[in-house]
Amino acid sequence: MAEVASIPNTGLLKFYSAAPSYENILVSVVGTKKNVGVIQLNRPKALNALCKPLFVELGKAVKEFDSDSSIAAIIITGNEKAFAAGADIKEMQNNTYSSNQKAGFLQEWEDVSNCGKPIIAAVNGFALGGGCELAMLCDIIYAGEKAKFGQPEINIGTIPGAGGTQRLPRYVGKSKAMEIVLTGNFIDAHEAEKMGLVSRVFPVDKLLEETVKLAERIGTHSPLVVKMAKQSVNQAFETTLKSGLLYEKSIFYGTFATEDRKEGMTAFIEKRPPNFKNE
Ligand SMILES: CCCCCCC[C@H](O)CC(=O)SCCNC(=O)CCNC(=O)[C@H](O)C(C)(C)COP(=O)([O-])OP(=O)([O-])OC[C@H]1O[C@@H](n2cnc3c(N)ncnc32)[C@H](O)[C@@H]1OP(=O)([O-])[O-]
Repeated sequence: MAEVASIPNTGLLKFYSAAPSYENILVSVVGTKKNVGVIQLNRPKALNALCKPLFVELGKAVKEFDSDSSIAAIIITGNEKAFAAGADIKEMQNNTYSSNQKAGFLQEWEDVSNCGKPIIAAVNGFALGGGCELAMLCDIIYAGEKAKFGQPEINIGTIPGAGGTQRLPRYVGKSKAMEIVLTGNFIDAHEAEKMGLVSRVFPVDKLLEETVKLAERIGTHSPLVVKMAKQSVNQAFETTLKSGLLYEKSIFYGTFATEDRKEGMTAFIEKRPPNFKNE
Protein backbone atom coordinates (compact mmCIF):
# COMPACT_ATOMS: atom_id res chain seq x y z
CA MET A 1 0.00 0.00 0.00
CA ALA A 2 1.47 3.34 -1.03
CA GLU A 3 1.07 6.25 1.36
CA VAL A 4 0.53 9.71 -0.04
CA ALA A 5 0.60 13.07 1.71
CA SER A 6 -2.58 14.36 3.33
CA ILE A 7 -4.72 16.95 1.64
CA PRO A 8 -4.54 20.24 3.57
CA ASN A 9 -7.64 21.31 5.51
CA THR A 10 -9.63 18.14 4.98
CA GLY A 11 -8.71 15.85 7.84
CA LEU A 12 -9.81 13.12 5.47
CA LEU A 13 -8.25 9.89 4.43
CA LYS A 14 -4.72 9.76 3.08
CA PHE A 15 -4.17 6.48 1.29
CA TYR A 16 -4.76 5.09 -2.09
CA SER A 17 -3.75 1.49 -2.16
CA ALA A 18 -2.95 1.32 -5.84
CA ALA A 19 -1.22 4.73 -6.02
CA PRO A 20 2.06 4.52 -7.85
CA SER A 21 4.64 7.04 -6.80
CA TYR A 22 3.61 10.10 -8.72
CA GLU A 23 5.81 13.18 -8.78
CA ASN A 24 3.38 15.88 -9.84
CA ILE A 25 0.12 14.82 -8.24
CA LEU A 26 -1.10 13.46 -4.91
CA VAL A 27 -3.72 10.77 -4.99
CA SER A 28 -6.00 9.75 -2.14
CA VAL A 29 -9.31 8.12 -1.40
CA VAL A 30 -11.65 10.01 0.92
CA GLY A 31 -15.19 9.99 2.26
CA THR A 32 -17.00 7.98 4.87
CA LYS A 33 -17.38 5.07 2.46
CA LYS A 34 -13.90 5.62 0.98
CA ASN A 35 -15.45 5.88 -2.43
CA VAL A 36 -14.24 9.29 -3.58
CA GLY A 37 -10.95 9.51 -5.46
CA VAL A 38 -9.07 12.79 -5.05
CA ILE A 39 -6.30 13.90 -7.38
CA GLN A 40 -4.45 16.96 -6.18
CA LEU A 41 -2.24 18.74 -8.71
CA ASN A 42 1.03 19.24 -6.90
CA ARG A 43 3.52 21.62 -8.50
CA PRO A 44 2.93 24.48 -6.07
CA LYS A 45 6.09 26.41 -6.99
CA ALA A 46 4.91 26.66 -10.60
CA LEU A 47 1.28 27.33 -9.58
CA ASN A 48 0.46 23.83 -10.83
CA ALA A 49 1.42 24.69 -14.41
CA LEU A 50 0.38 21.72 -16.52
CA CYS A 51 3.64 20.24 -17.75
CA LYS A 52 3.47 17.04 -19.80
CA PRO A 53 4.64 14.71 -16.97
CA LEU A 54 1.88 16.11 -14.75
CA PHE A 55 -0.71 15.48 -17.41
CA VAL A 56 0.54 11.96 -18.07
CA GLU A 57 0.23 11.22 -14.34
CA LEU A 58 -3.19 12.87 -14.15
CA GLY A 59 -4.41 10.74 -17.06
CA LYS A 60 -3.10 7.58 -15.41
CA ALA A 61 -4.70 8.40 -12.06
CA VAL A 62 -8.04 9.20 -13.70
CA LYS A 63 -7.95 5.93 -15.66
CA GLU A 64 -7.08 4.01 -12.53
CA PHE A 65 -9.96 5.49 -10.53
CA ASP A 66 -12.28 4.98 -13.50
CA SER A 67 -11.55 1.27 -13.52
CA ASP A 68 -11.72 0.86 -9.71
CA SER A 69 -15.23 -0.35 -8.85
CA SER A 70 -14.98 1.00 -5.29
CA ILE A 71 -14.71 4.59 -6.56
CA ALA A 72 -17.96 6.47 -7.25
CA ALA A 73 -16.63 9.88 -8.31
CA ILE A 74 -13.34 11.68 -8.82
CA ILE A 75 -12.28 15.11 -7.61
CA ILE A 76 -9.50 17.10 -9.26
CA THR A 77 -8.16 19.93 -7.15
CA GLY A 78 -5.10 22.10 -6.60
CA ASN A 79 -4.05 24.22 -3.66
CA GLU A 80 -5.30 27.50 -2.18
CA LYS A 81 -3.20 29.63 -4.54
CA ALA A 82 -3.77 27.74 -7.76
CA PHE A 83 -5.91 25.05 -9.28
CA ALA A 84 -3.59 25.39 -12.32
CA ALA A 85 -2.12 28.51 -13.95
CA GLY A 86 -2.25 26.95 -17.40
CA ALA A 87 0.03 24.99 -19.67
CA ASP A 88 3.65 25.16 -18.61
CA ILE A 89 4.88 28.15 -20.60
CA LYS A 90 8.52 27.32 -19.88
CA GLU A 91 8.05 23.81 -21.24
CA MET A 92 6.34 24.86 -24.45
CA GLN A 93 8.32 28.06 -25.12
CA ASN A 94 10.45 26.43 -27.82
CA ASN A 95 7.82 24.14 -29.33
CA THR A 96 7.28 24.47 -33.06
CA TYR A 97 4.27 23.74 -35.24
CA SER A 98 5.92 20.56 -36.46
CA SER A 99 7.03 19.44 -32.98
CA ASN A 100 3.43 19.90 -31.74
CA GLN A 101 2.12 17.89 -34.70
CA LYS A 102 4.70 15.13 -34.38
CA ALA A 103 4.36 14.73 -30.62
CA GLY A 104 0.55 14.99 -30.70
CA PHE A 105 0.78 17.82 -28.14
CA LEU A 106 -2.20 17.67 -25.76
CA GLN A 107 -3.21 14.10 -26.60
CA GLU A 108 -2.94 13.15 -22.88
CA TRP A 109 -6.09 15.21 -22.30
CA GLU A 110 -8.10 12.38 -23.87
CA ASP A 111 -7.50 10.21 -20.79
CA VAL A 112 -9.42 12.72 -18.69
CA SER A 113 -12.21 13.38 -21.19
CA ASN A 114 -12.78 9.65 -21.79
CA CYS A 115 -13.51 8.95 -18.11
CA GLY A 116 -16.94 7.38 -17.58
CA LYS A 117 -17.24 8.39 -13.92
CA PRO A 118 -18.19 11.89 -12.81
CA ILE A 119 -15.22 14.22 -12.33
CA ILE A 120 -15.66 17.29 -10.16
CA ALA A 121 -13.21 20.20 -10.25
CA ALA A 122 -12.67 21.86 -6.87
CA VAL A 123 -11.08 25.17 -7.80
CA ASN A 124 -9.29 27.45 -5.37
CA GLY A 125 -7.02 30.20 -6.65
CA PHE A 126 -6.04 30.54 -10.31
CA ALA A 127 -7.69 28.42 -13.00
CA LEU A 128 -6.12 30.00 -16.07
CA GLY A 129 -5.57 28.87 -19.64
CA GLY A 130 -5.17 25.09 -19.57
CA GLY A 131 -6.23 25.23 -15.89
CA CYS A 132 -9.60 26.72 -16.80
CA GLU A 133 -9.83 24.25 -19.68
CA LEU A 134 -9.10 21.33 -17.34
CA ALA A 135 -11.86 22.53 -14.98
CA MET A 136 -14.26 22.76 -17.93
CA LEU A 137 -13.32 19.23 -18.97
CA CYS A 138 -14.70 18.09 -15.62
CA ASP A 139 -18.42 17.47 -15.21
CA ILE A 140 -19.10 19.90 -12.37
CA ILE A 141 -17.07 22.89 -11.15
CA TYR A 142 -17.20 23.99 -7.50
CA ALA A 143 -15.11 27.03 -6.58
CA GLY A 144 -13.64 28.66 -3.51
CA GLU A 145 -14.61 32.33 -3.21
CA LYS A 146 -11.11 33.53 -4.12
CA ALA A 147 -10.89 31.49 -7.32
CA LYS A 148 -10.01 33.33 -10.52
CA PHE A 149 -10.79 31.97 -13.97
CA GLY A 150 -9.44 33.16 -17.30
CA GLN A 151 -8.08 32.33 -20.73
CA PRO A 152 -5.02 34.61 -20.82
CA GLU A 153 -3.33 32.88 -23.77
CA ILE A 154 -3.84 36.03 -25.88
CA ASN A 155 -1.39 37.85 -23.55
CA ILE A 156 1.37 35.47 -24.62
CA GLY A 157 0.59 35.46 -28.31
CA THR A 158 -1.46 32.31 -28.64
CA ILE A 159 -5.03 31.10 -28.18
CA PRO A 160 -6.64 28.51 -25.88
CA GLY A 161 -5.69 25.08 -27.19
CA ALA A 162 -7.40 22.60 -24.92
CA GLY A 163 -11.05 23.51 -25.41
CA GLY A 164 -11.22 27.13 -24.21
CA THR A 165 -12.65 28.51 -27.46
CA GLN A 166 -15.14 25.64 -27.71
CA ARG A 167 -16.24 24.74 -24.19
CA LEU A 168 -16.29 28.26 -22.71
CA PRO A 169 -18.94 29.58 -25.17
CA ARG A 170 -21.05 26.53 -24.34
CA TYR A 171 -20.89 27.43 -20.65
CA VAL A 172 -21.24 31.22 -20.80
CA GLY A 173 -22.44 32.16 -24.31
CA LYS A 174 -20.61 33.88 -27.16
CA SER A 175 -20.31 37.47 -25.93
CA LYS A 176 -18.85 36.62 -22.53
CA ALA A 177 -16.57 33.93 -23.97
CA MET A 178 -15.28 36.37 -26.60
CA GLU A 179 -14.68 38.97 -23.89
CA ILE A 180 -12.72 36.50 -21.76
CA VAL A 181 -10.69 35.05 -24.65
CA LEU A 182 -10.00 38.35 -26.46
CA THR A 183 -9.05 40.39 -23.38
CA GLY A 184 -7.27 37.74 -21.32
CA ASN A 185 -8.99 39.30 -18.26
CA PHE A 186 -9.72 37.16 -15.21
CA ILE A 187 -13.17 36.64 -13.70
CA ASP A 188 -13.77 35.92 -10.04
CA ALA A 189 -15.66 32.98 -8.56
CA HIS A 190 -18.95 34.86 -8.07
CA GLU A 191 -18.92 36.18 -11.64
CA ALA A 192 -18.12 32.67 -12.84
CA GLU A 193 -21.08 31.33 -10.88
CA LYS A 194 -23.39 34.02 -12.29
CA MET A 195 -22.26 33.10 -15.83
CA GLY A 196 -22.93 29.41 -15.27
CA LEU A 197 -19.29 28.34 -15.45
CA VAL A 198 -19.31 27.30 -11.80
CA SER A 199 -22.16 25.51 -9.98
CA ARG A 200 -21.48 26.74 -6.46
CA VAL A 201 -19.04 28.93 -4.52
CA PHE A 202 -17.82 28.17 -0.98
CA PRO A 203 -15.43 29.69 1.55
CA VAL A 204 -11.90 28.66 0.61
CA ASP A 205 -11.45 26.27 3.54
CA LYS A 206 -14.82 24.58 3.00
CA LEU A 207 -14.41 23.90 -0.71
CA LEU A 208 -12.94 20.42 -0.60
CA GLU A 209 -15.24 19.26 2.18
CA GLU A 210 -18.30 20.44 0.21
CA THR A 211 -16.97 18.85 -2.97
CA VAL A 212 -16.49 15.54 -1.17
CA LYS A 213 -20.12 15.78 0.06
CA LEU A 214 -21.25 16.25 -3.53
CA ALA A 215 -19.21 13.26 -4.69
CA GLU A 216 -20.60 11.16 -1.83
CA ARG A 217 -24.16 12.15 -2.75
CA ILE A 218 -23.52 11.02 -6.33
CA GLY A 219 -22.02 7.86 -4.82
CA THR A 220 -25.36 6.91 -3.25
CA HIS A 221 -26.76 6.20 -6.71
CA SER A 222 -26.24 3.30 -9.10
CA PRO A 223 -22.76 3.73 -10.65
CA LEU A 224 -24.07 2.22 -13.86
CA VAL A 225 -26.94 4.66 -14.13
CA VAL A 226 -24.72 7.61 -13.10
CA LYS A 227 -22.46 6.71 -16.02
CA MET A 228 -25.43 6.56 -18.38
CA ALA A 229 -26.68 9.94 -17.12
CA LYS A 230 -23.24 11.49 -17.65
CA GLN A 231 -23.08 10.13 -21.20
CA SER A 232 -26.50 11.51 -21.95
CA VAL A 233 -25.84 15.02 -20.59
CA ASN A 234 -22.54 15.14 -22.49
CA GLN A 235 -24.38 14.33 -25.69
CA ALA A 236 -26.08 17.74 -25.38
CA PHE A 237 -22.72 19.33 -26.25
CA GLU A 238 -22.06 17.08 -29.22
CA THR A 239 -25.18 17.07 -31.33
CA THR A 240 -28.47 18.66 -32.41
CA LEU A 241 -31.47 18.74 -30.05
CA LYS A 242 -33.28 16.16 -32.19
CA SER A 243 -30.40 13.65 -32.17
CA GLY A 244 -29.70 14.40 -28.50
CA LEU A 245 -33.29 13.62 -27.56
CA LEU A 246 -33.12 10.37 -29.53
CA TYR A 247 -29.87 9.49 -27.77
CA GLU A 248 -31.41 10.30 -24.39
CA LYS A 249 -34.42 8.12 -25.14
CA SER A 250 -32.25 5.15 -26.07
CA ILE A 251 -30.23 5.54 -22.86
CA PHE A 252 -33.45 5.94 -20.85
CA TYR A 253 -34.86 2.77 -22.43
CA GLY A 254 -31.47 1.17 -21.72
CA THR A 255 -31.82 1.78 -17.98
CA PHE A 256 -34.73 -0.69 -18.15
CA ALA A 257 -32.22 -3.39 -19.02
CA THR A 258 -30.45 -2.85 -15.69
CA GLU A 259 -31.08 -4.50 -12.33
CA ASP A 260 -30.51 -1.16 -10.64
CA ARG A 261 -33.46 0.50 -12.44
CA LYS A 262 -35.70 -2.32 -11.23
CA GLU A 263 -34.31 -2.09 -7.72
CA GLY A 264 -34.70 1.73 -7.64
CA MET A 265 -38.36 1.66 -8.60
CA THR A 266 -39.14 -1.37 -6.42
CA ALA A 267 -37.48 0.30 -3.42
CA PHE A 268 -39.55 3.43 -3.99
CA ILE A 269 -42.78 1.43 -4.04
CA GLU A 270 -41.75 -0.64 -1.01
CA LYS A 271 -40.80 2.60 0.82
CA ARG A 272 -37.22 1.51 1.57
CA PRO A 273 -33.80 2.74 0.48
CA PRO A 274 -32.55 1.13 -2.75
CA ASN A 275 -29.67 -1.31 -2.69
CA PHE A 276 -27.90 -0.72 -5.96
CA LYS A 277 -25.57 -3.42 -7.26
CA ASN A 278 -24.04 -1.69 -10.31
CA GLU A 279 -25.78 -4.28 -12.48
C1 LIG B 1 0.10 19.03 -21.49
C2 LIG B 1 -0.40 20.38 -21.00
C3 LIG B 1 -1.24 21.15 -21.99
C4 LIG B 1 -1.96 22.38 -21.47
C5 LIG B 1 -3.03 23.06 -22.37
C6 LIG B 1 -2.53 23.87 -23.53
C7 LIG B 1 -3.43 24.89 -24.05
C8 LIG B 1 -3.63 26.08 -23.16
O1 LIG B 1 -4.81 26.69 -23.61
C9 LIG B 1 -2.45 27.05 -23.25
C10 LIG B 1 -2.11 27.69 -21.94
O2 LIG B 1 -2.60 27.35 -20.90
S1 LIG B 1 -0.96 28.97 -22.01
C11 LIG B 1 -0.78 29.48 -20.33
C12 LIG B 1 -1.88 30.34 -19.86
N1 LIG B 1 -1.63 30.84 -18.51
C13 LIG B 1 -1.04 32.02 -18.27
O3 LIG B 1 -0.70 32.76 -19.16
C14 LIG B 1 -0.85 32.39 -16.82
C15 LIG B 1 0.61 32.64 -16.52
N2 LIG B 1 0.82 33.03 -15.14
C16 LIG B 1 0.56 34.26 -14.66
O4 LIG B 1 0.07 35.14 -15.35
C17 LIG B 1 0.92 34.55 -13.23
O5 LIG B 1 1.84 33.55 -12.78
C18 LIG B 1 -0.29 34.57 -12.25
C19 LIG B 1 -1.17 35.79 -12.56
C20 LIG B 1 -1.13 33.31 -12.38
C21 LIG B 1 0.21 34.64 -10.79
O6 LIG B 1 1.10 35.70 -10.61
P1 LIG B 1 1.98 35.79 -9.27
O7 LIG B 1 1.11 35.52 -8.10
O8 LIG B 1 2.72 37.07 -9.36
O9 LIG B 1 2.97 34.54 -9.38
P2 LIG B 1 4.24 34.38 -10.36
O10 LIG B 1 5.46 34.88 -9.69
O11 LIG B 1 3.94 34.91 -11.72
O12 LIG B 1 4.28 32.79 -10.48
C22 LIG B 1 4.86 31.95 -9.50
C23 LIG B 1 5.73 30.94 -10.21
O13 LIG B 1 4.88 30.14 -11.05
C24 LIG B 1 5.38 30.17 -12.38
N3 LIG B 1 4.25 30.07 -13.32
C25 LIG B 1 3.03 30.62 -13.22
N4 LIG B 1 2.27 30.29 -14.28
C26 LIG B 1 3.03 29.48 -15.06
C27 LIG B 1 2.79 28.81 -16.29
N5 LIG B 1 1.61 28.86 -16.92
N6 LIG B 1 3.79 28.11 -16.81
C28 LIG B 1 4.98 27.99 -16.19
N7 LIG B 1 5.25 28.60 -15.02
C29 LIG B 1 4.29 29.35 -14.46
C30 LIG B 1 6.09 31.49 -12.50
O14 LIG B 1 7.00 31.50 -13.57
C31 LIG B 1 6.75 31.57 -11.13
O15 LIG B 1 7.89 30.74 -11.08
P3 LIG B 1 9.41 31.37 -11.10
O16 LIG B 1 10.28 30.17 -10.96
O17 LIG B 1 9.44 32.30 -9.96
O18 LIG B 1 9.53 32.02 -12.43
